[in-house]
Amino acid sequence: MKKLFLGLPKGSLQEATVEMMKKSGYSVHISPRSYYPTIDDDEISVRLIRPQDMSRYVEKGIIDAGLTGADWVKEAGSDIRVVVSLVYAKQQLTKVRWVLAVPEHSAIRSVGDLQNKKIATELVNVTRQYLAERGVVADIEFSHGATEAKAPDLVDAIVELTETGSSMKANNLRVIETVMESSTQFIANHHAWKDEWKRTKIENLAMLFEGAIIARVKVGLKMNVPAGSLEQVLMKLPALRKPTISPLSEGAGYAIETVLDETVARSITPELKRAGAEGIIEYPLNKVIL
Ligand SMILES: Nc1ncnc2c1ncn2[C@@H]1O[C@H](COP(=O)(O)OP(=O)(O)OP(=O)(O)O)[C@@H](O)[C@H]1O
Ligand SMILES: O=P(O)(O)OC[C@H]1O[C@H](OP(=O)(O)OP(=O)(O)O)[C@H](O)[C@@H]1O
Ligand SMILES: [Mg+2]
Repeated sequence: MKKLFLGLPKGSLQEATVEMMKKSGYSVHISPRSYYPTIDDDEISVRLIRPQDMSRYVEKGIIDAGLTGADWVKEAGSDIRVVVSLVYAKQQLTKVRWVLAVPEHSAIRSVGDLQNKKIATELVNVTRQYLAERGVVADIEFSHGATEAKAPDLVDAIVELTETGSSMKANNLRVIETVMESSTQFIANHHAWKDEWKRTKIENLAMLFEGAIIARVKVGLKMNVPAGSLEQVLMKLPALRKPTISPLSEGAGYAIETVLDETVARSITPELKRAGAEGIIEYPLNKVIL
C-alpha cells in the first residue's frame, strides 16, 4: 500500500498538534519513549521529529511532509514547499514572536546599540541575518535553552521566543524589537508534491487541519424564531455565508442555524433572546471548511 510519511513535532507543539489532528478526524497515539506514534489511517506513517530538524528531513525526502514552526524552517534555510500556515502555538491560537530583549535596566534601547555586544539565542542564523541587514556587528552565541536567564550575567541581550510574554516578565526583560513572527507550518517535500497520490493526500490533510484550526474559535448556533421576530433576530446575526432559515411545521415560525465566532456568540446570545429567539442552542464544531 502507498504511504505518506508524516513528521509531527516533538516538544512544545506536540500536544497541540495531536489535539489539532484529533479535531481533523485523526487519532494519534504516542507511547512514552517511542518516536513512532500510531495513527488510525493505513495510508499514513507518522514519526516524531524535533521541530528544529523537521525541514531538513522534509527537504531530503526522508519524510514527505511535516508540521513545524516557520522559525525553524527559516533557521535551517531548507528548500521545501509550505502547504499551509496553521496558526496555533503551545498555549494559544496565535503567532509566536522571536524578540530581541535586554535586562530591564539596560542602557540598550534599540538594535543599533548592540554594536560589538554579546547576544545569546537558539536562532543563530536568523539573528545573524537580522543584525546584518541593520549593519550591526555583534557576537552571537548559540544558547542551549533557558536563554532568558543569561542576560545580564553572560550576555548583553537575547533573541528569544515569546508567546504569552510571561517568561520575559518573570525574568525582568524588556523587549526591544521583534526579529520574526512565526506560526506552525505544514510543509512538504518538492518530489512528494509532484506525486499525484501524495499531493492529494497532503492537500486533503491540509484542508482538514485548516478546518480544525478555524473551528476552534467558532461555534454553531441554532434557535427558533416566531415569524414576527424574524427580521429583528436576523439583524443581530452574522454568518459564515448567510444563516440557514427553515420554516417550522404548522407555520410556527422559523428555525435558524448559523456558524459564528464563539466570542460573538457569547455577546449576542442575550440579545437574540431579547429579540424574540427561543430554544437557543450552541454547540462546538470540529471542522469548518470554507
Ligand atoms: N510557547 C511556546 N514555546 C516554545 N515554542 C513554541 C511555543 N509556541 C509555539 N512554539 C513553537 O514550537 C516550536 C518548537 O519550539 P522549541 O524550538 O522551543 O522547541 P521545544 O519543543 O520547545 O523544545 P525545547 O524544550 O528544546 O525548547 C517552534 O517552532 C516554536 O515557534
Ligand atoms: O511567552 P511565554 O508564554 O512565556 O513563552 C515563551 C517561553 O516558552 C518557550 O519555552 P518552552 O516552554 O519551550 O520551554 P523550554 O525552556 O524548554 O524551551 C520559550 O523558549 C520561552 O521560554
Ligand atoms: Mg522550547
